[in-house]
Amino acid sequence: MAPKGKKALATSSTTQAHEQHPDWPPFKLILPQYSLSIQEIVPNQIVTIPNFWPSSLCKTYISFLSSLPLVTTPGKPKKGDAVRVNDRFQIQDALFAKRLWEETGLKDVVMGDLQSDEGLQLDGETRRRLWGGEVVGLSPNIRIYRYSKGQFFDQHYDDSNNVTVALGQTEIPARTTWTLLLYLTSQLTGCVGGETVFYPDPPTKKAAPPEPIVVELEVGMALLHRHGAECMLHEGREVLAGEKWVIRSDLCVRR
Ligand SMILES: O=C(O)CCC(=O)C(=O)O
Ligand SMILES: [Fe+2]
Repeated sequence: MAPKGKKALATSSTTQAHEQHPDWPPFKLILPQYSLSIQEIVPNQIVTIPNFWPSSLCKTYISFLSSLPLVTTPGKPKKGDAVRVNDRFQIQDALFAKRLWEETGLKDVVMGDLQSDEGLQLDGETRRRLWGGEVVGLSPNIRIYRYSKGQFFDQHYDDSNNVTVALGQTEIPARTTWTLLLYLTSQLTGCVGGETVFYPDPPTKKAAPPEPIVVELEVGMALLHRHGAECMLHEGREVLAGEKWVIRSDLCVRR
C-alpha cells in the first residue's frame, strides 16, 4: 500500500501540465552502477540486465504501483491485436522515462559508458548496430502490468513507434527499437508461471520449429528485446499463482 496521505497521482509541474503523473518513489539503488552487465540470451535479439533493481526497490514499487488506477483488459482485443489479459496502467511520463534512463545506470550500461568486466563487451559500432542507431533514451510511454492467477499476454510482436525524447533542453524525434521489461516479481515473491517466452522462426517453412526460449522471472531483472520488423514472436505465459508485476518502456534511437 502507498504511504498514508500520499496520493499516487500528483499533478506535475512539468511538460504535460494538466496530466496527473504518479508520484513515483525515488530510486534507491544498492549495487554500484558499474557492476551492471548485459547478458546475451539470443544474439542481437534478447539481452538481460540481472539485478538491475535491488529487491527492496522492487518491493517499494509494487506497493506504490498497487495504489495506481490499473485497468483490467477491456474484453475482446481490436482486430490484429494480441489477447492481453492483465491489469494495466499506462501514462506518457517523459520525466519518469528520463529518470529511469539516467538515474538507474541503464544509460551507462546500454551506452557502454560504464562497462563491467562481466557480460557482453561491445565496441562502439557493434553497439550502435545492436540498438539500431544512436540511442537517445527511453520512450515516455510507460506501462505497468499486473498479472494475477489466470492472466497472460498471448503471442504477439511488438511494434516500433515514433516518439519524442527529451535530451537536455531539446526534444528529439526518435523511434523505438527494443522493448524494455523490468520484472519486479519472481517465484521468490510467490509468482508461479508468467515467464516471457520467445519463439524463434524455423529456418525453413518445413523445418521443425526451434525450441522456445523461456526467460524466467527474476526480481529486479531488466530484459530488452528487439522489436519492430525484427521482433521475435513472444508471449507472457499465464500466471498460475501469486502476482507478476512488470514496468515496460522502450529503448529509443534518433530518427
Ligand atoms: O509480460 C510479459 O512477459 C511480456 C509483455 C509484452 O510482451 C509486452 O509488453 O509487449
Ligand atoms: Fe510484447
